[in-house]
Amino acid sequence: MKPVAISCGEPAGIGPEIAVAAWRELKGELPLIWIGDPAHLPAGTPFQPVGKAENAKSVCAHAFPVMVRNFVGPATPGIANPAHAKGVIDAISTGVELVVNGQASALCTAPIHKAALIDGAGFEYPGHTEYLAALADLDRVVMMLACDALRVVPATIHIPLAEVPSQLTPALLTETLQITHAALQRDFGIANPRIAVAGLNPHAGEGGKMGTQEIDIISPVLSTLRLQGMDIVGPLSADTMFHAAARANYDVALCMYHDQALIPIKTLDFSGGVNVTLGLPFIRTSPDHGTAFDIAGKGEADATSMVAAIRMAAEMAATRG
Ligand SMILES: NC(=O)C1=CN([C@@H]2O[C@H](COP(=O)(O)OP(=O)(O)OC[C@H]3O[C@@H](n4cnc5c(N)ncnc54)[C@H](O)[C@@H]3O)[C@@H](O)[C@H]2O)C=CC1
Ligand SMILES: NCC(=O)COP(=O)(O)O
Repeated sequence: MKPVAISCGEPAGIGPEIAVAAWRELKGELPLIWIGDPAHLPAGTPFQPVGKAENAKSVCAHAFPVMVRNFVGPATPGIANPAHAKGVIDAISTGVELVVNGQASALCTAPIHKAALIDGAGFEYPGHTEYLAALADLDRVVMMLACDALRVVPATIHIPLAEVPSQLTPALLTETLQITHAALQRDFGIANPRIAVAGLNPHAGEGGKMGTQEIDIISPVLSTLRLQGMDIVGPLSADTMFHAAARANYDVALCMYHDQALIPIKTLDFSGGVNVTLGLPFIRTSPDHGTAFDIAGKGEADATSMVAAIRMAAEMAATRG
């Protein structure tokens, strides 16, 4: 079994400690390899440098396997060092290389501090999702967050709310739905995915009286895709599509913007949610939370989402064979 590669994420955040906690929980189950600077690991972590990913499996049982990347210095919990930004970005691209070259089965990314990367390295991307799309030379990939109770996809991702209406084009919605549908079939074993689509406006526009994107853009796209055989309902009122009885009617909810999608899932299962990028030629997952600077280094971080993200990555890799 090839290891799951884990990029270190922001060294001043909880990424290093939740990676070590995840290793402790998963070491008897699957191999992993962490890409980062051992100086950023919690004190006393029994790590072992690993030159080649293929050696991670034998190391994993007794030590935390590290593909060493030397940053400029130690990390201070809760305070991002701009000089670390390049190393954080390189750890992600190294993880991608390991997977693409067949040395790792999948990539699981620990959280980055987006502003720190923009300020420290002029990072051009608002998140991993957009960076990974660029590395894969793709114009479109899809962010999906999944827990046992719900899967959600935001059609628009890391953009200001004011820009959402103008970004909601038929092409964006069509391609997002096509990528989501294909991924649920391929990676999640759902032969005929049931998709629910939220409206943008209150009451899904109330027949045009509270906004017209539902009539002008969303409904025509859904009609076209239904004719192509997709099982889609919507546009639905977003405020009434996430209660338990409503969730039983669909496998994934397409939402129009970031918070419309992420508030319900983080409310239902903050510790168990996983972020997965659909449409890439390689597998990438991530915990659903961020760098949590307020608790970094205090031993308070819950690694449940990281564990779930690594497990999902390994399961997807096994499914793909
Ligand atoms: N995949 C990624 O790289 C992600 C990165 N971020 C970035 O993280 C930074 C901080 O974002 P915030 O909005 O503050 O969200 P956050 O998820 O870092 O923190 C929100 C709250 O949840 C708590 N929390 C988060 N993870 C936790 C865990 N594992 N155990 C216990 N408590 C936990 C934090 O202590 C904080 O009180 C931002 O720069 C954001 O862009 C946010 C989400 C995902
Ligand atoms: N709120 C989700 C998030 O920010 C994750 O972004 P990404 O780094 O996975 O693109």
